Amino acid sequence: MPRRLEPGARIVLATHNAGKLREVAALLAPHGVAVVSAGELGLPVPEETEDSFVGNAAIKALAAATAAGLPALADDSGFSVAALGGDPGVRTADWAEQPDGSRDYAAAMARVAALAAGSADRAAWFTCALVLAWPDGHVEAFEGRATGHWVAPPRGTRGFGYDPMFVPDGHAETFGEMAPAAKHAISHRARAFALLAAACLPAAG
Ligand SMILES: O=c1nc[nH]c2c1ncn2[C@H]1C[C@H](O)[C@@H](COP(=O)(O)OP(=O)(O)OP(=O)(O)O)O1
Ligand SMILES: [Mg+2]
Repeated sequence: MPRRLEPGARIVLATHNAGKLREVAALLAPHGVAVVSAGELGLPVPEETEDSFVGNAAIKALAAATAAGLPALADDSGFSVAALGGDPGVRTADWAEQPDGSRDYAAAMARVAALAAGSADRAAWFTCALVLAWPDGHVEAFEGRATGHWVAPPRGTRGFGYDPMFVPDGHAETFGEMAPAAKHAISHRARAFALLAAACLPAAG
């Protein structure tokens, strides 16, 4: 039996990414769970040393739950390109990192496109692992995927990260062009969240 949050529970959203925070908070809103962010609590950014999305999400969720004394929800996610054998995958954020620690997503998307341009196979996908951890070390893990293809140059200014270079199956717009509600209907994050909600969250009000 999975462990479920009580109605009205307060949890930490263990991410320092503003785009994810916005999306996960929107998904959580109907469930009557109060959220506080890792940034608001001044929690440190743990090192993501695992080679799987679930493994890295568990590192982040457990670190936050232990530090805050509250259940914590972490997201580890990434962009994969078939022609690159699934890269950048769990290293997606690292590919955008600049020497000064900031992120340059235009440069990262250009690098992915340049490396993959020689292949006729344009298949790509996003993966999202969501891990809910409790201060006693209990964890529940869920994973979702959105499949599609990559485009260059990037299109659209909505969303975040690699959204402007990804067109989901059955759509013509990139995640960077579509309305937030349209991304939520099909995204890797929304799919992982639906599994999390069914197992661990109070019913939506
Ligand atoms: O829906 C998405 N649309 C576009 N890009 C996305 C998406 N979801 C993840 N991504 C990218 C952002 C980041 O480059 C990497 C995740 O890296 P990841 O370590 O999980 O997150 P992060 O370091 O930005 O924040 P944090 O670890 O504090 O949660 O994949
Ligand atoms: Mg990270």
